[in-house]
Amino acid sequence: MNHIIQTSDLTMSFRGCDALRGVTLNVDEGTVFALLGENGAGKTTLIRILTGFQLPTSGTCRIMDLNPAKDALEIRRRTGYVSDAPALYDWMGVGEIGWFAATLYDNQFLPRYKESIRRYEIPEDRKIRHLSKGQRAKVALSLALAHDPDLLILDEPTSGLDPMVRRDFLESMIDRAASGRTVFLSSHQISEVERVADVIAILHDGKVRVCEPLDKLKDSVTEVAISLEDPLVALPTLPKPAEVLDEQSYGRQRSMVVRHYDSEMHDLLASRVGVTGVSERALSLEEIFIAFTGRSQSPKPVENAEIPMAIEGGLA
Ligand SMILES: Nc1ncnc2c1ncn2[C@@H]1O[C@H](COP(=O)(O)OP(=O)(O)OP(=O)(O)O)[C@@H](O)[C@H]1O
Repeated sequence: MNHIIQTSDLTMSFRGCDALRGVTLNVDEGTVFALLGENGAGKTTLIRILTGFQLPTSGTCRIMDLNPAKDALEIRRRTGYVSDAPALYDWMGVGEIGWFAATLYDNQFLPRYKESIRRYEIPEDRKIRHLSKGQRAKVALSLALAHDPDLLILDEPTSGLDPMVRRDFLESMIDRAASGRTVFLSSHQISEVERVADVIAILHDGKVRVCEPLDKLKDSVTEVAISLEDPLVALPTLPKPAEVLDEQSYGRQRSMVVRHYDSEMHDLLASRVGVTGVSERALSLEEIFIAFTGRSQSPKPVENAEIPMAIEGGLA
């Protein structure tokens, strides 16, 4: 499969802030690729570099075999891009802005744009400045899609849209990918992304923490609940390739989120003296995201707060 987006070791340093710290990603053609990350993780910075609005501090990237640092206009002509705060000419009318944008593309642009606006029930004569937030988002999406680009890059595309429109829009992205086109989107709506994405990348603190097909990612992460006779029972270190992403202790209960867990590890834990039960559970994408980004440290009821975690060798 061709990589429509390739980045290698991209870094972006702003004054006093390393927004990206070596991002290497490949995005295959014909996929819905979702970039997840908490606030400030670097998603918009990465998207701005991909679309040529920002030069990286170091590293390389290619979009459709073009270099955003040199071929930004050509990339923007061939991609559809919606930023997290779409800049639209406020003084224009909804119809006018479509007519204006159409001068840059082929003659299919205007009919497609008008059809999309009609479907979204936005009056063509309404001024952009009088649109609601959701209506602005719909105009921005209509403009980005009207030239039927091979690559759509969307930064928080559904913020401002109501749930029905969000769902329809995201489901239409599955059809785009099925027809060989590529959708690269960043989103905080993890449960929605879970319904449509083929590949998930989790960006954390300027680095790609994981990048895998959704089904593979979900299969590779397990929550393991361990019951103990005594809170101080020391558990064995799980052998490689296990990676403990998160660990919690509630008295005689331990809970671990483990990547690449297998039945031998289950047996290892279950055979430990003092372990009375081991059970496993698959996680939702949202739970996996929380485990990878270390966001599960919020206070939870702990029977005996001063009891130390007792896993030999600490975290894997
Ligand atoms: N022009 C800039 N100057 C200085 N710092 C910046 C600049 N642009 C971004 N940053 C910083 O880079 C980091 C990443 O920002 P970015 O907007 O890429 O995050 P994000 O993942 O898109 O976050 P959010 O989900 O909140 O939109 C943040 O700490 C931000 O403050």
